[in-house]
Amino acid sequence: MSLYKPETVQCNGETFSIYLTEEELEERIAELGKELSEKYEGQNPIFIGVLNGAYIFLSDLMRSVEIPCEVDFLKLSSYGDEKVSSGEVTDLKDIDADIEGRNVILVEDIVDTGLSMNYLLDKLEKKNPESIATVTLLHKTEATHHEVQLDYVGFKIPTLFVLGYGLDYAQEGRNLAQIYILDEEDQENE
Ligand SMILES: O=P(O)(O)OC[C@H]1O[C@H](OP(=O)(O)OP(=O)(O)O)[C@H](O)[C@@H]1O
Ligand SMILES: Nc1nc2[nH]cnc2c(=O)[nH]1
Repeated sequence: MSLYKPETVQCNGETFSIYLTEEELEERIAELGKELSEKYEGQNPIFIGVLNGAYIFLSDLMRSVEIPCEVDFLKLSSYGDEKVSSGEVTDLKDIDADIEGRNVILVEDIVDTGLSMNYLLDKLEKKNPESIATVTLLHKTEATHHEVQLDYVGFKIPTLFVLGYGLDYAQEGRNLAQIYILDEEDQENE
């Protein structure tokens, strides 16, 4: 059970309000876990989580999957401490597993511009997996301008900055139990 779920959050002087509750997250993640369990029965898929943001989602998603599976992580960064993408992806850690011939499930917390997911798919395809499916908890549909393959999407969300459940603002807020959204007024005033 998670305890850190205030009504509003102040982070770096800006106000965020609840957007997705713990219950809504749990319910949708259970549905995704069920879909993946059915699709990957007998295939021992490997989940690849994208650090840092996806670590909480990946942990809950994997525990809602009821088939044998494995996990590995890679790490990249493109936002730094900002709310907008730098437009460049920095590779910080590669996976250790050999994924040649494996069924890969790539797990992101959020697809915004699509730059990171586009980059990741390119990078992992070069390692000759049998298949790659993508899962993202959140998709900012109207902000995505890079071509991306999205197979499983938790929630489609508007083009507003979000926080919590693994997602940070200048490294803060990852331990919030729910997803919070920047008040639209604050976003418009920037
Ligand atoms: O679709 P995009 O515009 O590329 O944005 C999505 C990326 O942004 C976040 O990573 P970030 O660079 O903030 O690193 P973090 O996960 O360590 O917070 C998130 O985890 C995705 O990887
Ligand atoms: N925390 C956070 N990270 C992001 N990376 C890309 N979009 C977002 C967002 O809205 N919030």
